[in-house]
Amino acid sequence: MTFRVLISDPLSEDGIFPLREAEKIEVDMITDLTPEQLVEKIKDYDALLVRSQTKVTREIIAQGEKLKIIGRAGVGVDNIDLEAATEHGVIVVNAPDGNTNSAAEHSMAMLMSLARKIPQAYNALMQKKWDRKSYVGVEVKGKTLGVIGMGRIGREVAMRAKGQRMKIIAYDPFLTEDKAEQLGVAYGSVEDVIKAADFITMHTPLLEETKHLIDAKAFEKMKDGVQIVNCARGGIIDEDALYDAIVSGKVAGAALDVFEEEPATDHKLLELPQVIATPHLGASTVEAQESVAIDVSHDVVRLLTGGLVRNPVNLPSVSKDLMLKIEPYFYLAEKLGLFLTHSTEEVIEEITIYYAGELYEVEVTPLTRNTIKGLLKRHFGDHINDVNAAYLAEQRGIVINEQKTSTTKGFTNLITVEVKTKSGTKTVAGTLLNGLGARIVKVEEYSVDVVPEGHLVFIHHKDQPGAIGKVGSILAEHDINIATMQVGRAGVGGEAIMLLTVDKLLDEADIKALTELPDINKVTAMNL
Ligand SMILES: NC(=O)C1=CN([C@@H]2O[C@H](COP(=O)(O)OP(=O)(O)OC[C@H]3O[C@@H](n4cnc5c(N)ncnc54)[C@H](O)[C@@H]3O)[C@@H](O)[C@H]2O)C=CC1
Ligand SMILES: O=C(O)C(=O)COP(=O)(O)O
Repeated sequence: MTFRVLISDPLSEDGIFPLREAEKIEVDMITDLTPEQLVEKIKDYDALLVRSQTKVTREIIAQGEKLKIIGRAGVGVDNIDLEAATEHGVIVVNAPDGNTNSAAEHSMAMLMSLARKIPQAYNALMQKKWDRKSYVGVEVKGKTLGVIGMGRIGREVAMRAKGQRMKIIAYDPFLTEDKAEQLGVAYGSVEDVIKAADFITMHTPLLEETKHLIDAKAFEKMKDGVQIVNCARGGIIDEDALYDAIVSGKVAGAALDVFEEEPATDHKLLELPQVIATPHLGASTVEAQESVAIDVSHDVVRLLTGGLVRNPVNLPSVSKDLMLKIEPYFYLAEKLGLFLTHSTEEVIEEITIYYAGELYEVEVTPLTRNTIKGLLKRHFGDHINDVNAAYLAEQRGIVINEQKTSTTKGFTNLITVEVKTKSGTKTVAGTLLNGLGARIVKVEEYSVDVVPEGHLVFIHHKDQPGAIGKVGSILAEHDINIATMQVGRAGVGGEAIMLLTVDKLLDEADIKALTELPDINKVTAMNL
């Protein structure tokens, strides 16, 4: 099977070598598609790679019948409908580190250009004007730089500005006073920052909560003559409010790399002489482009070849250490879910997963996702995956509980899955045996030892002499070979179960023949 990757924004050819070199991956770089053409084209592709230009809308995602992954060769994912991607089980990855340096350098270049009016002076000179009076700037040394957003880029900018002997005051919801002290910056609220700063630089993502974070009210609180740098996202600053603040003289200048609507060639802010601008060039260096393209290409190759991605956006990332601890359990968790979904006809209302033994200490959310995936797979088929499992369960009103327990029942690790339906609960438990792999060790109240793989037949019957023999005979008559058989009973002559692994999946006629036997209450055939 060959996977097809569509690259719809210009990506560094040197950076996409992991895709070009991968076997069974075909790459098309087509960078002039209209949104309508992309909606049409996406049907044929397994992966889509973009920068900030392509707007990956719900419609595009919905039309991507084969689409498995969207790679953002950069940081900001505000051009991708993440909700739609999650609903459709499409994983979104980005390249969070590759352009940090370039974006920070660009922000500094803009700050210095703003302070010294370099672009305006250059323009005048290009018009053959030797004007030295109009372009008197200010020093940044000793001035206060307000940094809003102290993530990767914000911190790099703060460090560089300290090199310019600026004082830094910063705000970030994750910045603690201790951390600020370590970084040698003052710490304050957004209000503290904007009140104290001579220059303000924005480094947050564009989110609901950061949209128009800097609005007319914020401008009012700033020092007269403040200068603003925005190399993050256009929508973070209310552009109308910025325009008014510049015209009123409150803001002395602004350096903008980003705009609410891009491309922004006709923008009213560009008519103001106090505004300098670049067309979203923060990440446009040879180094950054190569680096982000390499990172997303590797993740796309990893995903398409069955591996785990490094930089998921719509899935919590898992550290290498944690992955080493929990990855062996992924298979078991999914099979336990799958087992229960086959043996539960009623609508599942609640799922509780108990983790015990070695699993007591570790973060188990990825295992819970795998269990849910198993539980819903029968109804959603391949449409369900790590990305949308929890979402789809939630959408169907299924309550998910995760519990740690010290009760291991003698096993070094134990996962017990319990589902609640209208008429009661059903459970299955499994363990990972050292060197022997996954085992189902308990079904309902019965202890068993079954490899959760292949064709299984789960029979509820009455504990009577001959019941097991009759089942064997019927299966033999139907040409079904039994590989293993486990039996369990509540008490002599009472409720009992048989769990068989057989060489082929039972069809309706096989099940009917078994069900017609005396003392057989229920027969469930499953393929795990
Ligand atoms: N102009 C360009 O070409 C580029 C622009 N960017 C933009 O820069 C943004 C930041 O990039 P990174 O530093 O790599 O991301 P990051 O995720 O490392 O940092 C973002 C920081 O913003 C903080 N934040 C979130 N909400 C906030 C709020 N309400 N107030 C203050 N801080 C808040 C976060 O806690 C985080 O520390 C990206 O999301 C992207 O939009 C990134 C690269 C290039
Ligand atoms: O990485 C980001 O968030 C950027 O804004 C860079 O955008 P670009 O890939 O240059 O279109």
